[in-house]
Amino acid sequence: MSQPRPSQPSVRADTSSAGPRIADTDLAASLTGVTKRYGAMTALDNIDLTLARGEVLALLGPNGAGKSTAVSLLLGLRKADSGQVRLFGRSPDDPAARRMVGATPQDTGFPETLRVGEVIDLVSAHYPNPLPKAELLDRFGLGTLAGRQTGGLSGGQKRRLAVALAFAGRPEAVFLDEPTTGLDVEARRMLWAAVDGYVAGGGTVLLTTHYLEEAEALARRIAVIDQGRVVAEGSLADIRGRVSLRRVRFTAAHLPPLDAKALGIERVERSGTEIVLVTARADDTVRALVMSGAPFADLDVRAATLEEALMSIVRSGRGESV
Ligand SMILES: Nc1ncnc2c1ncn2[C@@H]1O[C@H](COP(=O)(O)OP(=O)(O)OP(=O)(O)O)[C@@H](O)[C@H]1O
Repeated sequence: MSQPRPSQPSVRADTSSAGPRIADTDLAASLTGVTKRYGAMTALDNIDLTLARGEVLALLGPNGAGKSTAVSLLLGLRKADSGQVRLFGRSPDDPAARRMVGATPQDTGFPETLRVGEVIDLVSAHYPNPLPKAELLDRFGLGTLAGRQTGGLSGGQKRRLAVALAFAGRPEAVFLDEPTTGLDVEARRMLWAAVDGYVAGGGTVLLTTHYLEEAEALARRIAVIDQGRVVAEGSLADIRGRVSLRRVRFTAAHLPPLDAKALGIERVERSGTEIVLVTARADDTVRALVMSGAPFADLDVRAATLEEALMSIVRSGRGESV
């Protein structure tokens, strides 16, 4: 796929705050102090979020956190109640800014009688320099479906078409809202490869997903959103490092009696003789295990999974015990 020019985000010192910040001209999109309400429900609560050119940012968080609302504001589909929304330095209402972005919404509906190739023609006609249809079909594994009416496609096939269309106009950035929901493993991996190729060519990606494996495969940076606020932000390693949870794994015929509460043990996973203790106090847990005198083997202590880290971050952000 021919791509937009790679651009290196330049970071310059900002004397007004503690750390460096990315120059505004290097931002693909930003929300600054944005609040969005639906009636009495506050979907975004004074949120700040930036997407630098050339980066892949994943928005993660539980259902109803505000991820899709953030994307829809950036696409100009909804209006913020307060704060500033910018797309390539302009208002998302500006068609010139919107033309720089390709998007796949969560819900997709195509005219049922149109063929896949015709839908691609329709969308491509909107852009001055679209990708050749054959290339788009090939990238997203849609070649054999080009002549099929969209009404007869499976859910996963429709999803692949919806994602492909985001790339039709050679966008500077794509916003993918849960792009692989309902896709099988092979289709998901094909889509990841297509996104990787786009990023390698300098493309920018904003992604929402509930598949943490997808965030791990694609994203360079993660923003965890809960209840309309960013509760954690950083690289995958940063996010994992935010929590002290560890996975203490060993094999034993029986789990020795341990004081779970005192040892910060959040969860016990068992599979045959393999036991995993997910704990906030790994050293104390290992010590207690040894002191118990019970036989065990194959001890292994690892960092928490991304999922465990996220759950822990969300719970502590809500003031719940971790
Ligand atoms: N059109 C709407 N009218 C009223 N409330 C809405 C509307 N759209 C979203 N909401 C509410 O705003 C909050 C944020 O929703 P949003 O869809 O942005 O969350 P999300 O993080 O994308 O969730 P999910 O992971 O389930 O897709 C939720 O409480 C949701 O019920």
